[in-house]
Amino acid sequence: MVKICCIGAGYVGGPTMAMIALKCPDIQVVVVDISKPRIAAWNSPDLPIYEPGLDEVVKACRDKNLFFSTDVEKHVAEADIVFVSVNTPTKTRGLGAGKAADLTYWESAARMIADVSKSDKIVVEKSTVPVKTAEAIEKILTHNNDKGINFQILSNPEFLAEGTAIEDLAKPDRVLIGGRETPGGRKAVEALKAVYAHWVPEDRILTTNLWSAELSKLAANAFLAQRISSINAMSALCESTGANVSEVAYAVGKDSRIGPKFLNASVGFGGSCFQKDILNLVYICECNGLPEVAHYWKQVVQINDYQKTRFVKRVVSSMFNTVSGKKIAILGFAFKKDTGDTRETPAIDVCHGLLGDKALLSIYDPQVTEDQMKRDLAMNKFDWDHPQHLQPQSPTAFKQVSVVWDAYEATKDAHAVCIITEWDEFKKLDYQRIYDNMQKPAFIFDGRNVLDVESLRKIGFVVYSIGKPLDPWVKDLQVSI
Ligand SMILES: NC(=O)c1ccc[n+]([C@@H]2O[C@H](COP(=O)([O-])OP(=O)(O)OC[C@H]3O[C@@H](n4cnc5c(N)ncnc54)[C@H](O)[C@@H]3O)[C@@H](O)[C@H]2O)c1
Ligand SMILES: O=c1ccn([C@@H]2O[C@H](COP(=O)(O)OP(=O)(O)O[C@H]3O[C@H](CO)[C@@H](O)[C@H](O)[C@H]3O)[C@@H](O)[C@H]2O)c(=O)[nH]1
Repeated sequence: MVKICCIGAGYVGGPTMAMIALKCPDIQVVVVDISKPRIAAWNSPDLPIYEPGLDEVVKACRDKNLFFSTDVEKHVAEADIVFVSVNTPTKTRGLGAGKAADLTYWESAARMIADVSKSDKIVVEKSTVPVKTAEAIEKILTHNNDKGINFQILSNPEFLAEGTAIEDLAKPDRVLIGGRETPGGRKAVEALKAVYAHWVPEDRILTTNLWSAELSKLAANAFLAQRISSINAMSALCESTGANVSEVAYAVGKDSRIGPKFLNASVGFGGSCFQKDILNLVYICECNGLPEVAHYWKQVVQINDYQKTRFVKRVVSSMFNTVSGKKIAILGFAFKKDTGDTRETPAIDVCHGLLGDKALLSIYDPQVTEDQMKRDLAMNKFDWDHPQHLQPQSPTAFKQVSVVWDAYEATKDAHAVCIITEWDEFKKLDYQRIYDNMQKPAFIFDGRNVLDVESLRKIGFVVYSIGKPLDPWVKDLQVSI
């Protein structure tokens, strides 16, 4: 029986390994992590992450051919294939701070693999890493290896999106495997290909050299985020000209060379990957003496920051240029629907902006806990993935924030409602009831374009929807944005 061990039981390691175990009953899969609470949760009925369909997959194979353990070294030593799926956050200090990837976790995993290995291993980069990381990892593995062990490094980046992880893993657009162009490298590529071939059609398993695989992951995220920043940039122009961004996106996306996906204007993209990976790409370009290329990609992040700021300014300027002491309901805190993940969620920046203007926030999200929200609001940028840098919570800011477990409670007596996450349940709320219980004029700022603007205006709301023709009220009060 082939033995796989995955280091890192997070959003990628957990679901990815569960899918391998489900589709490959002849393979034993052990997911290991240094975090005891995380492993305990994977072994409990309440999994540590919310992902539609994940429970069923885990329950079908847990304790059969899928195991979760904190005994990291034992399982790494026994494995034939070791996936490394640890976090690779943005550096907060030192050279490249605010841009470069922090490879501390990766390097310590690589050193541990070298220390405990007694047999040949294929080591697979599952984490998103800077191009050329495999070269550094190879050096760490070989220079710490006096036992004559043969390590083959492969790059096998993951393309799943949160909220649809199980679907993405079951039917991937492609699986990408990069390896050394040597007999040993090719053999390792074939071994990993054989794992995926249990369920992925052969023409969807792409093999490339190591550097192409590593760079393709950063490139794919940069292209995806670029589409969102492009449509968000257009949304600002739509608001100034009377065009409707949904109509523009539809018309543009009908061109088969462009395609309709990923053209939803929003308050901004969030999530643990896009910003981190683009900043990393920018840093790599700078290090390779390509400032123009770096500048080009940096704009994708800058437009995203602009979009979040623009949203806050729209809220404040519409509400007579002051939100001080006004209750504002924040509906949704997760970075997208169908996940409880809040990493880099635009909700953090929007809340900070409104709190800075002394608003009183009442936040509701169906999947995010109060503790998580308060931790997020207390943190410095980029610190979320560096537990050692977490700041103590600021009690002043929290006097302005309450977290509730119901959208109606959040909106009661509020002056305004901001939709920050596109949860389906927000489309089905009784907006007449919400309006009746709000202060007047009652404002709605739809940061996800999920609500029917006309019916809300009929009820009496003043409505702002990203990139849509402005409510005359909002237009009249407009200050420079
Ligand atoms: N989240 C996504 O949707 C997604 C998708 C594709 C790729 N990625 C990439 O995959 C990687 C992992 O992302 P994630 O979201 O799963 O991160 P995560 O923070 O959820 O999980 C990483 C886990 O690694 C563990 N870990 C760190 N160092 C360790 C060590 N030395 N030994 C054992 N365990 C260790 C941590 O405790 C943590 O549980 C990142 O590089 C990310 O960019 C993420
Ligand atoms: O048209 C769109 C599409 C997405 N978003 C936002 O963009 C962010 C990211 O969404 P999405 O890409 O669906 O989720 P992620 O889980 O961040 O997945 C991205 O990042 C992963 C980590 O690298 C990759 O594996 C995936 O392929 C890539 O889609 C979210 O805030 C979305 O709300 C928009 O604003 N408009």
